[in-house]
Amino acid sequence: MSTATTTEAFSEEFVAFHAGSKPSYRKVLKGAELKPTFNEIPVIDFTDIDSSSLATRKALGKLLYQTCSEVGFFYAKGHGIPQSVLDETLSALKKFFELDHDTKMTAHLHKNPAIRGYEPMGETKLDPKSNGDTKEAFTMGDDLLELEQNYPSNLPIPANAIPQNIWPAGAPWFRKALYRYYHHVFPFAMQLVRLIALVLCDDDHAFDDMFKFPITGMRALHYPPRPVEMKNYIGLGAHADFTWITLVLQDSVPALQVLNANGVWIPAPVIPGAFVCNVGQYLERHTNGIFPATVHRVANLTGDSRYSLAFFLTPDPDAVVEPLKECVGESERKYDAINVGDLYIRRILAARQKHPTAKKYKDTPEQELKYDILFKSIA
Ligand SMILES: O=C(O)CCC(=O)C(=O)O
Ligand SMILES: [Fe+2]
Repeated sequence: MSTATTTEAFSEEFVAFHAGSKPSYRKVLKGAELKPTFNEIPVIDFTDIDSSSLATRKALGKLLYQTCSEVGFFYAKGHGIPQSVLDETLSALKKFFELDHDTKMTAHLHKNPAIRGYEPMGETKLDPKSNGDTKEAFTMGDDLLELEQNYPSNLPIPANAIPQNIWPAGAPWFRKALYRYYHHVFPFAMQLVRLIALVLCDDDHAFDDMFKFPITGMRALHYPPRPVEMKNYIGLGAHADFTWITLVLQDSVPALQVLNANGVWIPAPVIPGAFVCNVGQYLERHTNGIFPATVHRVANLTGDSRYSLAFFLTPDPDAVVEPLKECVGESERKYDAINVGDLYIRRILAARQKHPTAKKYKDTPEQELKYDILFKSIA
């Protein structure tokens, strides 16, 4: 039997990806079926994102609208975050993943009700045709109990609040490094929210009410080189993000690929200092599909380890996302209004079926799953 190369394994008639609780498929188009679509990811310079000139902000918003609607992906440069912060954050990731297995396992995701923490190699499988995702990851996110988060004093503290993050034992430097980056990337992501609000609703503050203490997730990722003997290798299977917007910091090793409308994988090479950003499924719904949550995957075909750090931003769990009237216009309204937290919980439990929280609620009908499950102890 021959050994399938990555190209053989994935150059088939249909591309499988995850964009909901079950896999979806997209046909790879040929000949007369081919559509006009993108072949590269545009770069936007955000130096003027907070300009006092409305005309300048609107011009930038127009560029952003164009790439979000045509590609669903863009590179962000001129974000103002010092290169030293980016470099030191990536060094901390590398140092974390080089820790011994037992230390990393002190923060195993299965110990945490909110499905955060360390996830060893091969625990997820986004592409049903693959052997599982060849990556290890560490996730943290919004947690009103952690002082670093500066939980707004005007917001209520839920009675049932329990820690949402879990940290590895004996590695305080890791928490410090991740929070340092968090405090840079989060404000920039909120600047993007306001620019998108401006371009969609003509009001920078149109979405402020949905982002009072939003769902955030920061996922550190390590993709070792493809094991030579492995068939159907993938680093992270094809998927659309269940976020509003995602910002990814890549190290110097390229591995990210983005699916265009013809079913062709377009590489997202590394642009030093720039984030790769993409529209998630909440923003897709919010814009009535004008901004697509473009499918992407990661395959490390180099001989080096690859590290990346994704920052996921999703509105407040109690917010409602429905297609904006400005986006629907005279056309068909494609999505129902959804409660952010309810959709989130359905997606995350479906993606982590072996997690104790997912097991505990496996027989609960989907419509009864509520976001506050993540605040309940799994003990
Ligand atoms: O590692 C990357 O470049 C992308 C990661 C990603 O797509 C994700 O975590 O959703
Ligand atoms: Fe993603």
